[in-house]
Amino acid sequence: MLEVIDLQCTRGDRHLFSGVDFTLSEGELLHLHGHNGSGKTTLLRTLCGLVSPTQGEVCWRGTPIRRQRDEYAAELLYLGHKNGLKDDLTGIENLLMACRMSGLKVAEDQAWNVLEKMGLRGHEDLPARVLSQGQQKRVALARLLLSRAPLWILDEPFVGLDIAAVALLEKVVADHVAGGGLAVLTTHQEVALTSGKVKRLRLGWKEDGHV
Ligand SMILES: Nc1ncnc2c1ncn2[C@@H]1O[C@H](COP(=O)(O)OP(=O)(O)OP(=O)(O)O)[C@@H](O)[C@H]1O
Repeated sequence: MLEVIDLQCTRGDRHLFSGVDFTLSEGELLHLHGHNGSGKTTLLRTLCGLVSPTQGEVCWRGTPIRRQRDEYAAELLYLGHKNGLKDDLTGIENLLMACRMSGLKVAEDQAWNVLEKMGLRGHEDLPARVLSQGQQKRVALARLLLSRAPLWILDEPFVGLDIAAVALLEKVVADHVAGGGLAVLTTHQEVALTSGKVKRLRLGWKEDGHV
């Protein structure tokens, strides 16, 4: 279970949010939304342990994440909105490198299959810099199809995707949650699941609370 207790964050001299509390259990998805600049990315990065909160705690399986960095990192998949691709590496190289860096052993043919499922057949061997924005996003998202991490934290995963890729990603996330996974994501579109529970958290609207 992911538990967030009385979280407060400031960046520079800007107060972004405070009093953020929620829990997320197996089979649940948290849809985080709010206006531009409300602090969604900052909150996601705080949940990953990449930003330190000014107050409060993030706990994973009952222990603060600051006390179990490596164990937590092994159970987490974070995809930021910048995709994290190396421009000079090909799609397949990027995917294999990302998997290896997260400690996931993936056979090369498995990686090729996954890129094909992501609609990238014939583009696997091109450097990321010549791929379109949507294709780069697809390469980054291909990691989800190989991941065994129970907790997914996804920053604007639908941005730049066409209708077919949105549908595919919705299914991948829904399958993850249906299988007992947890997901936290930001998106400006509605999130529907066929099974599992969707919780919503809006930042930047004090009048209806944070959860
Ligand atoms: N390192 C930093 N130093 C100072 N200010 C920062 C830093 N990182 C973020 N901010 C500021 O914090 C605010 C929230 O940024 P954040 O990226 O978390 O918002 P967001 O809700 O994800 O926005 P968007 O919907 O536009 O992606 C912004 O005003 C941003 O300029």
